Amino acid sequence: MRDGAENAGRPDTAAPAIELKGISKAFGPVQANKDISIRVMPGTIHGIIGENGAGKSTLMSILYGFYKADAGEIFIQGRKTEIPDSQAAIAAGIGMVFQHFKLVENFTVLENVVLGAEEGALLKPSLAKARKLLSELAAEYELNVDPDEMIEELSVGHQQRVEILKALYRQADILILDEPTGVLTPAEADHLFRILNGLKDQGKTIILITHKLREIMEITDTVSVMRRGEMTATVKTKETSPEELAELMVGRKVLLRVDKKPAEPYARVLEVENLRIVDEDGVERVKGVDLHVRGGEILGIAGVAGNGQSELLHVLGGYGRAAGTVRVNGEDIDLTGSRSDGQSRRARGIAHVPEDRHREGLILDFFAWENMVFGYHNAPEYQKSSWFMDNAAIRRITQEKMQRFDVRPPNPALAAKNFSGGNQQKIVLAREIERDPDLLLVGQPTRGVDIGAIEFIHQQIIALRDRGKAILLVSVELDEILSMSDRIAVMFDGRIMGERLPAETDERELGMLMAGITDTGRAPVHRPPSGLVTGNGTQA
Ligand SMILES: Nc1ncnc2c1ncn2[C@@H]1O[C@H](COP(=O)(O)OP(=O)(O)OP(=O)(O)O)[C@@H](O)[C@H]1O
Repeated sequence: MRDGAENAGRPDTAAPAIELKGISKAFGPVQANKDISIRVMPGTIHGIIGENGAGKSTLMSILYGFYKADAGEIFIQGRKTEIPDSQAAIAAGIGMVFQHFKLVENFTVLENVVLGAEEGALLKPSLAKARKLLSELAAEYELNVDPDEMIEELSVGHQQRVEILKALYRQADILILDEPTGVLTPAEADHLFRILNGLKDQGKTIILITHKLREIMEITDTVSVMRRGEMTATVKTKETSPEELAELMVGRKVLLRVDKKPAEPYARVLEVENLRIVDEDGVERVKGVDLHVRGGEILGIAGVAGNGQSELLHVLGGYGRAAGTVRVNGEDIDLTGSRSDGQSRRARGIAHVPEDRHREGLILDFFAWENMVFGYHNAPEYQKSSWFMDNAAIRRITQEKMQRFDVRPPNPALAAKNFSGGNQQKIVLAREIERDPDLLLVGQPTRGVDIGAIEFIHQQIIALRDRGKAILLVSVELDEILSMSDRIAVMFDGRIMGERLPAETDERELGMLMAGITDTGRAPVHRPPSGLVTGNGTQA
């Protein structure tokens, strides 16, 4: 193992902020961490990368006291430290920002930051003192949030700032962030990186888990690579390249760009006319969208999260109601009646990979094989007779699909919640793509997915296109939109701002459209009209 964790300007003799020695952890037959040793120097940003299921989250969970290691030792600032629970981690100066935030939605920012801090016996100030401390921290690290705002009112990026503030309030010197940019817009991600650099300048130590090599190259000092439970390399970021890291991670060369031939589109499979969607609060989210997707092409929808793309995908996938016209293969789709549900859409040849795999893609407590039949219960290969499902066949077919999509471990009898995030995503993709649908609706297909799997998923989507199927791709990743799409539509404030061909546009132009700026000026933001059918079917 190459070890290059020294920080420029700091003596090599300084004790590592964190040192793990020989950490191992098994879950039944799965050896999630095998004899892992790593040193992270103070005042550095240390990246951890690795394929889905490589064991990154497990290692961080051990460091944060969520799991107990089967073997190994932890040293914090040179001192051997036992971390039996997260209170002990906090007391040792470790803070963690999870992928799925742990905030109380109907509490204010201030309440969330203070909540539980007293248990750590660190601080027990009055609320007024806490407010003062919070605003000092916020000002020092560019973490502006209103202390009295409710969490549920905040954007995802701001909620993440609250998580960071919570850790700093508990006097964390070491901050672990698990895929922090997966849910952020590009501007929010830039802001987060400024914050992290500021923390580093103050001498804090940061561990960043991410699948995005661009982020690793941009912000880390050192990077460790995990592979199948082992730590296989630690390198200085300036001495490596994305290609080398990809190879270290996956064990083979990875194509970091999408390889595809020009599209050969034919008849329109999906036609959308004047689609309007009003949400449960009466806010119009989609404001008269017209679009079409032909067989044999990928239409990419670009946009900053929250501009109506999610609602559009949602309604097309059979969740919620809308006004307007949607035709698939020339036949109208019911947008208001009782047949507006996911299962009837699937019967019409529409497959749907939802953006949020936890809420809509999977039932986490159910086995992988049970998840594989959702929406497809009536498929003949799953039926034993008209009364009974053939569970043995479902398990066998699930295992085959898991192997084709390289789900690790390919065990149909494991509950969905026990797969790593990227492997959960692959289960949803395997279920939907393997049906060979006429129309694939796919939201954020590679969120949380490692680069080897991204290459595979992109190839599967393109193969579907090349079999003449229509694909509507929604992604907040501009790279993905530019490299996958045959046409790009940009959504802003519930409308399509413009359409471009990927070869004739770039990130800058798309970015302007995503901000609502066209050649003719800034788009007006309209108020919702009344009398529309809402997302839950009531009148707005
Ligand atoms: N509670 C659990 N029970 C059983 N197996 C588990 C549990 N938690 C993790 N695993 C398994 O341990 C292995 C490592 O998972 P981990 O979540 O640490 O991977 P990861 O590198 O963080 O992956 P990703 O990039 O997909 O988030 C995987 O095979 C996973 O299925």
